[in-house]
Amino acid sequence: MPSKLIMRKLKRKVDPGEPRLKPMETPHNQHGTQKKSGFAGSPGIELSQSEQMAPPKRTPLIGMSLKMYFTPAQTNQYLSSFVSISRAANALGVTTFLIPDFLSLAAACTALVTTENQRYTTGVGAQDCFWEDSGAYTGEISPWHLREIGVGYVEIGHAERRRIFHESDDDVAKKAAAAAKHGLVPVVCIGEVDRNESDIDCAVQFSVKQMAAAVRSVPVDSQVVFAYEPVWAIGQPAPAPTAYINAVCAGLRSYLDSDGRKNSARIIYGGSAGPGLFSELYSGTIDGMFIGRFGHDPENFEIIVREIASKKFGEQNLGCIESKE
Ligand SMILES: O=C(CO)COP(=O)(O)O
Repeated sequence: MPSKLIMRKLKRKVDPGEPRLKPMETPHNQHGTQKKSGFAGSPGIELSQSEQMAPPKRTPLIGMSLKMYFTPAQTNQYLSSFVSISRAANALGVTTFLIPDFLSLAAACTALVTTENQRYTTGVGAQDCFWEDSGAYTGEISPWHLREIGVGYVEIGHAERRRIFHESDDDVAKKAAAAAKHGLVPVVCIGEVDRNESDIDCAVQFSVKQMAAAVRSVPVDSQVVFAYEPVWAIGQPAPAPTAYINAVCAGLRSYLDSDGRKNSARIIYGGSAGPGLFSELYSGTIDGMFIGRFGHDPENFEIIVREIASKKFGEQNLGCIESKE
């Protein structure tokens, strides 16, 4: 059902001391590749240094994965709400991306990426990709081909793929490298399998090991997103406890910072995330959220966007949101 909420006041007041958000930022123009004529990421041609440049700041980010829940027709319906919510999010300085099923990628790119001359910073992501550009790989999806249709993000190594399809850290590293090579932002899923809330170090070590495999293959100034999703918190009625998420993400952030990725790598939390969670998280280390089931209702997604903007920029800068009849 389309959201009833729209943003009326599009201009957020920005403190002069606050880093300026770029309303036109997209995964493509963040890499500077949008300007290239024809197709930039041909197989075997690495993007130049300037194309790989990271954005100056880690802009707040919210992603939504539809997994295999919606039919293409349902996704189409969802898209109409997502477009208007994403515009409102962008006006608040929050970047959004939607990861539909593969069958809906082209429609999602048409609706979200090519609209309004890229005025909005909504990206479309794929749920996976292969590490080769093209060839005899039946059933696989090329990152090069994804790029050609306008996809900007690729989710890699989700817990369900690691568990059901036995994807290894090595596979994840190869896929992340292939995605980055084509100017796609890898969204690498990490997180410990077992629940043991008293052992933060164990969760950090487990996740850092998964991160380390991926970052080895992604240039230090290329954008990469890590979705911290404790496996035991996925598909549950409630997320992991906030103190636990804050503590683990502090460890992950410190690893990324020490690896020279202070600005290029973002951390978002996923795993039964919904309204009310981000306000409780430490926004200094956690850049946003990765939403599953609790975003199936677009109004929930919009509420989370607002929470992220409020936490990151302060309630006074939100402008007003009101009901649309
Ligand atoms: O796995 C997730 C997102 O990738 C989280 O899914 P849920 O929010 O439905 O648990």
